Amino acid sequence: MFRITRQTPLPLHSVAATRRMEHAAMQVLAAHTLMQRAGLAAARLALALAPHARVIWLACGPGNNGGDGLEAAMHLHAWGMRPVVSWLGEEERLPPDARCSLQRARAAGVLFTDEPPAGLSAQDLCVDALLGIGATRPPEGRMAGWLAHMHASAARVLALDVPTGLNADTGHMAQPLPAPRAERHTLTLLTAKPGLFTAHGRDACGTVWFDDLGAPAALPAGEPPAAWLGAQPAAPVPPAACRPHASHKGCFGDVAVIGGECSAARGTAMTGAAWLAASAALHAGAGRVYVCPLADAGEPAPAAWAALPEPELMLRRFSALELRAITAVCGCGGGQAVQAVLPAVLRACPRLVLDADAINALAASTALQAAVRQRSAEGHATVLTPHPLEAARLLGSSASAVQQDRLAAARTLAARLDAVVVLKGSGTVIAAPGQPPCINPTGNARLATPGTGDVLAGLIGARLAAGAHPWPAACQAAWQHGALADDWPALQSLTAGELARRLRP
Ligand SMILES: NC(=O)C1=CN([C@@H]2O[C@H](COP(=O)(O)OP(=O)(O)OC[C@H]3O[C@@H](n4cnc5c(N)ncnc54)[C@H](OP(=O)(O)O)[C@@H]3O)[C@@H](O)[C@H]2O)[C@@H](O)CC1
Ligand SMILES: Nc1ncnc2c1ncn2[C@@H]1O[C@H](COP(=O)(O)OP(=O)(O)O)[C@@H](O)[C@H]1O
Ligand SMILES: [K+]
Repeated sequence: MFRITRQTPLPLHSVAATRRMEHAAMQVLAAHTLMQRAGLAAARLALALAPHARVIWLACGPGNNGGDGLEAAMHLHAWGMRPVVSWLGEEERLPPDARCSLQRARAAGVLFTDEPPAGLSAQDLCVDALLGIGATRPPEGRMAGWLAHMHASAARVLALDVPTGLNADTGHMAQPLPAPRAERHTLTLLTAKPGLFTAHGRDACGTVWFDDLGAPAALPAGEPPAAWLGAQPAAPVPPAACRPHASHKGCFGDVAVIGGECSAARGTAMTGAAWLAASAALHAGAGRVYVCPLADAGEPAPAAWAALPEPELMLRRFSALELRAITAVCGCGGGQAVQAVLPAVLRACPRLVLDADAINALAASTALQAAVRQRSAEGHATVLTPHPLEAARLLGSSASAVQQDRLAAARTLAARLDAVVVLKGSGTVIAAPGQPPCINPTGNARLATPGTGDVLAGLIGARLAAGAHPWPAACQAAWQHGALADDWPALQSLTAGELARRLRP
């Protein structure tokens, strides 16, 4: 058993693949072995998490997830921890493994109660063994009541395999849990599942532990995992320290940020977005960084642009950019003006990040979408960085539909546009055609502040400009962006500008 950290790249397996692996393991192991191992692992973790618990309450459901809880209760009982079990099931409908565990727990003298214990305190522990990968609908009735009691208490919660109510494939939860009052932990069994790490998964799970139950995941040859947690090993981008002595600033890739619309007609200015992306590219090690502000059709850049907040950045009119030689980050604060420049950018830029209004413009034009696909045929690199609403516009759906299955949304877009797609949000999903997506393990809600997406786009631009392929560039950038936020001092506010300045090559 080990705790999954942001340093642990891990294959993630769907519920269907997990079932197949379970079946294969059961063919070679003695009956009931997997559940006994699951119960022992759960009991060990419970004891480690709450060694001084006065009460360990195990809420056990009607299937094998409940069986894991019953096995765990037996060990805790044997170790003198006096666990209390509430079991919710019908004996005649129990699967054989869970029935065997129910009989063993009763025979061992484990205490059963129909009422959840009152007065749970911070040193106590609740074990959620209600539903695992067999959940078919949201919890209701008594089960929902027990869950509410558990999460309203001051006690820590340990969920077995999957927090009850969470879709293990997608991370969607019809009734999201309330904000935690105490630590949450999840011990996932046999395989790690994608839904634990994206959408509602991260909030529902808390710290995730993994035990393969001595039956390491084995897929049929050639079958990939459903996703990866964390970037797979990829050719690293050489850091600045490795720069040859005989080099100059033109050797490290030029990035041009095209966006930051300032519209006199509409009285709006989004110049900050472009500035943030440019600042990110600069601090992430790009050789030269240009900012190309967009204004009302054909208008010269407004005077406000003359004083860029970072003097290392250089202004360029769009017509003065050498599109065939640069890495472009297009769309940050692009407004409507970006529509006019997109066809040329898509045609010419060898390395391109499309963000924000560039994505909105694509969503409104099948011709532009075809131009994105054409780029791949010409060997050009394209990364799109939609947030869920932008992804929904591209897919013709809604943000909530995207959030219900983030992996599917990212995969569909990557296949449709033949490009790398970074679907942002909690558990950012990075998808590329023909391979399993990656779920980024870093980041937190402190990033939910204006402009952090622009910073990510600029960072990816710098990585592409340094010669990285789009997939590792996107995975590494998402990881670094989120890790900075995770390590941010608790009492300092996180702003996008400061985030950009703390990036490193
Ligand atoms: N995979 C492995 O290798 C291993 C698996 N193990 C463990 O087994 C777990 C999978 O067990 P499982 O298949 O019995 O499913 P589980 O999650 O217990 O639920 C199914 C039951 O719940 C019911 N039910 C569903 N939704 C409901 C609702 N909302 N409200 C009320 N009831 C609801 C459903 O009934 P039905 O839908 O037919 O009404 C059925 O009776 C897995 O997560 C892991 O913990 C380990 O022991 C060892 C190795
Ligand atoms: N709750 C969250 N957890 C983790 N990351 C988040 C969260 N909220 C936002 N982020 C990250 O912050 C960035 C926000 O990007 P975006 O939505 O484009 O905002 P903006 O347009 O203001 O830059 C993305 O990288 C996203 O993944
Ligand atoms: K559970």
